[in-house]
Amino acid sequence: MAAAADFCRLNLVSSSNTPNRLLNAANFTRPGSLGLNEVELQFHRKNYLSTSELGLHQKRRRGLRVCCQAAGAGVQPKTAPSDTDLEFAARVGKDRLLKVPSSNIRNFCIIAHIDHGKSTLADKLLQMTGTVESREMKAQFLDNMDLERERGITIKLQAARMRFMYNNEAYCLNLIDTPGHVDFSYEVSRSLAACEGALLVVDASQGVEAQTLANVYLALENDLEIIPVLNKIDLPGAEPERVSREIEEVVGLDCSNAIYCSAKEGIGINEILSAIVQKIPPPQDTAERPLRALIFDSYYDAYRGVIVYFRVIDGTIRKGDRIMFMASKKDYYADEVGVLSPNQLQVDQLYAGEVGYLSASIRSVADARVGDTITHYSRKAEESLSGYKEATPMVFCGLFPVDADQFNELRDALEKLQLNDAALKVHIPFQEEFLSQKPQVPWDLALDVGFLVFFIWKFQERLEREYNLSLITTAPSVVYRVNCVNGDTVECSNPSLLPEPGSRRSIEEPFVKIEMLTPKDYIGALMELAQDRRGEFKEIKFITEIRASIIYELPLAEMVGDFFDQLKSRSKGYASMEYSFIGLPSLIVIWARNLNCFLIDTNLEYCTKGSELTLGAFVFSKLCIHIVSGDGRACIGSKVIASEAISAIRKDVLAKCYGGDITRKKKLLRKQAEGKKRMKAIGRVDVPQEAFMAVLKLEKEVL
Ligand SMILES: Nc1nc2c(ncn2[C@@H]2O[C@H](COP(=O)(O)OP(=O)(O)OP(=O)(O)O)[C@@H](O)[C@H]2O)c(=O)[nH]1
Repeated sequence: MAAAADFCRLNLVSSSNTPNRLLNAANFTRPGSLGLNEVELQFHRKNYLSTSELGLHQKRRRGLRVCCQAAGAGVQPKTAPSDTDLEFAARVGKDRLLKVPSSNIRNFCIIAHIDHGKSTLADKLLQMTGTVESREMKAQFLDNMDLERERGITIKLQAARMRFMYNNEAYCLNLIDTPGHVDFSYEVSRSLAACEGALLVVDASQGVEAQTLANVYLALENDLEIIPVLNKIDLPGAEPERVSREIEEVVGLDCSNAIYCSAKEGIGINEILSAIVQKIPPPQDTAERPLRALIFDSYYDAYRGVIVYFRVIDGTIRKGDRIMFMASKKDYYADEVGVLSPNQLQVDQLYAGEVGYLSASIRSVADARVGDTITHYSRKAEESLSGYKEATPMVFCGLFPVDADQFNELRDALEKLQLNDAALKVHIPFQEEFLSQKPQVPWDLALDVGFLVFFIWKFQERLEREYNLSLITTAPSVVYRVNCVNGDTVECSNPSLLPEPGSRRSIEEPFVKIEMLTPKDYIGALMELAQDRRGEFKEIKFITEIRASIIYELPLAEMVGDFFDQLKSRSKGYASMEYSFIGLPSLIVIWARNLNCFLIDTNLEYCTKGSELTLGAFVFSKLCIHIVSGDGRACIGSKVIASEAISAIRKDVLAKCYGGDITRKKKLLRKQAEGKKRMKAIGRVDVPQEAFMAVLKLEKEVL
């Protein structure tokens, strides 16, 4: 049992002078929501409670005082709650809620492969603990961006605090949701570092996937207690026993006590909550030490500035404290400190082990990046928490409004997005920068003005959706590093910015290590794919009799195009992959000359030595297939190697098809027809979005 000091008195207040409704609610059909112990409940009906009694900034209200025990941090919202938000009505009167004992806190996250049911399970946990009422529940509460809900993938992680009664004791369970997509492994690693345990969710009808493995290894590195959960047991094809064995074999995790669950049907949820309390260790009580809090997420709020989500590792943080971010060295006064339940609730103070948020009128997320450590300005921690990594966006693309009139709107939208995402760098405007540096570059381009945007995760759709913009992006490309003879290093995102051939010693390009998990039938196809993309074979091992793991190292540039799509299509959707950035191996690429493709493109740069001409012509022909009208030319350096005026009526897409088989011709014609439908008219040239992606899809047969 928790000590008596952990209990306190709560005042539940009706905002609409209808104590009866409150009384009904106070019957606690969902006691878990406040972490209340029904046994201890006493009702004191009282028509009027004084302001001081309620600790409210309001006039007297009718209300109901409920004396009960609760474990939780103090809650002091400024405004009265609505009846539908009764958990907000938990007020702290004179008996301010005391600190949650750290022995009653559990911090955990859910790791899973994409689509294995992480968000559905998180929602069910929120529902079962009464944190969110079913009727308030939008499907997938934690994925709160529109786009996320629609596409069903989690882009940014969020957190939620739940109350769970176990053996008559109230526990505070902090769930930190992690993104499941292959592009967000850094965010996953930070959220893992904020936890003591993890639920490993595996789809019982599918089995272990590449990302499951990658995330489990990350969790083991962080010394997390892992609870295996086999989800979707309601599906007819579910084989939880087989998948349990697979987890044991592949991951080496004891699955004798694995929990079988169906997040959709609500089966096994209570077992999961109990296992969290039983198995995951509580955080250490280090509240006396200087403050160290780990930032695992942040976002920009137009009214309050950046809102930072963090886990207090050591010390305490309270409203009004002068805090400092150790990596960015910026200091602020904390205007507001609170917990996420999952809505933001202000509290006075957060202690070691707790998870919460703060706002401090921070203007840009760059000042409070994920992975940074928060400490006190006057009592600094000696060392920051380990694991901070500057998010270096290595992928970039050109971004243009389809309608030139939308340029200003696009600029505003990008500025806002940049405030929100430290890993997004925008060069504004695209043309000015390059024109000023290299006026001789043939930038009499098809597109008007646009932006060069560096990023690590996909954002185009978000811009289009949230800001109602119609955009065209160039094919994504990567940043190269050029080592010059004079010892300088130049970061280079554009062939036109390359130092002169005589002055460069070597060019480095970013590399990634990829692990593909596939049924054995597709091993050949996937190895061929990696090989075609300049992949260097590292290892193949059979993780079960029928599934293999293949490891390659390959240039990031080869990954950013359609690699993932190809992997899925060549394996009929069965393979999965995970990648990690392994840096810039030196001296691997020598660009004999530059291929500088017509149109706008900064990006079409091919490194294959000696094949520029073939590639130039090929890329050009590829673009022509997709471009419906306009003029174009392909250049190598400043030398034009091909130019073409493309008829507005119909491009002879078969011209480049020497002889060849009929299916290929049909495919080209079909593509042209589809392309026309989705074409966007830009400046003087009609360019469908696909044109930019298509040039990256180098089909061997055509070459
Ligand atoms: N039949 C069945 N379907 C489920 C269950 N859990 C989740 N699903 C479905 O599986 C799909 C993916 O679930 P999500 O919860 O979005 O998966 P996720 O792992 O969170 O995916 P990301 O957010 O993209 O990482 C959805 O269509 C769910 O409805 C389950 O227990 N049974």
